[in-house]
Amino acid sequence: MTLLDGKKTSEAIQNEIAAEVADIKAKGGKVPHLAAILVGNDGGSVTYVNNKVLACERVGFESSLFRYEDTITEVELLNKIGELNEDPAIDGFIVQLPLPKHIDAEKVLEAVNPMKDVDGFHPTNVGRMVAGLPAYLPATPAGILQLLERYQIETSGKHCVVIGRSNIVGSPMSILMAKSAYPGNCTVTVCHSRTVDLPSYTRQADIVIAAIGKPEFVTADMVKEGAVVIDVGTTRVTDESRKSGFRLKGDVNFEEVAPKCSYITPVPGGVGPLTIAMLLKNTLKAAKKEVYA
Ligand SMILES: Nc1nc2c(c(=O)[nH]1)N[C@@H](CN(C=O)c1ccc(C(=O)N[C@@H](CCC(=O)O)C(=O)O)cc1)CN2
Ligand SMILES: [Mg+2]
Repeated sequence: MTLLDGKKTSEAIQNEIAAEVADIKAKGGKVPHLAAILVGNDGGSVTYVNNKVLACERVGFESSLFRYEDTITEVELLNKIGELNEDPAIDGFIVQLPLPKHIDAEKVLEAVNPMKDVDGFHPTNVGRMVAGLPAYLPATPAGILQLLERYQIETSGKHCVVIGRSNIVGSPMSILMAKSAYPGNCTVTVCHSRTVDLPSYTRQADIVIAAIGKPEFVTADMVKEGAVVIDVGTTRVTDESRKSGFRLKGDVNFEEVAPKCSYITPVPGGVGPLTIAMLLKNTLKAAKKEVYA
């Protein structure tokens, strides 16, 4: 069993980005600038956004963080997005999810200029991804592709079972794994909360991608011997013995599943860190106008 080290892979990608930024600076070019909008005080969201800002510093990007109380109105948020869309200093920006219930997230994501949509959540980028046109790919699925590629994992002709159909991970992941490219060319099955006898599908899978947000959902009896298992879950569960008061649990019961796998991602230190690296990569692409001229 080989552990897919997301932390190490993320660091390698960030080093590559840092080298490009140094080059841009040396040539007097514009330093990439990422902005993030964070609404409210959700513990996970605060951590992720802070980590995004720190990662920007690490690679030499400029960053701006705009924080709002969860009482912000939809109109106020849309106005801020309009401002960032128009600001030539900002190459790309994100709105951290989830948003409070009183705000229509779809409306908010659609307000982002697709050329600055480095999360790849705007319908224009989703459509372009599906059509195989240049697009910003959502960071978590793109990070998983990087892991498969950098560990040279064979995907062609394999049966990939994606558990979960969210717009952020499950749905784009299933599309990308079926694409006629490496890593891809899989036969893909998407399982979700309405799937009847879900284990009967995962047991047939060469590659399992678990993205449902249910701690330890995937157990040993659900996985074929030699499978590749990618765990996207990062649920915070209470743990009084820790200073933070919680610990992270993936969607996979790592202890019992790992011995059956050829490759597996840990939680933490698997897919999560790649999400941040790929956001930086999209921001670099935005600054270099690689996706949209
Ligand atoms: N606007 C967005 N919102 C959300 C996204 C996103 O890509 N764009 N994805 C998730 C959250 N997310 C990034 O925003 C994210 C999740 C997890 C990690 C991560 O590095 N996890 C670490 C553990 C970190 C910890 O201590 O909590 C790991 O798995 O090792 C990074 C980013 C939903 N919202
Ligand atoms: Mg993510």
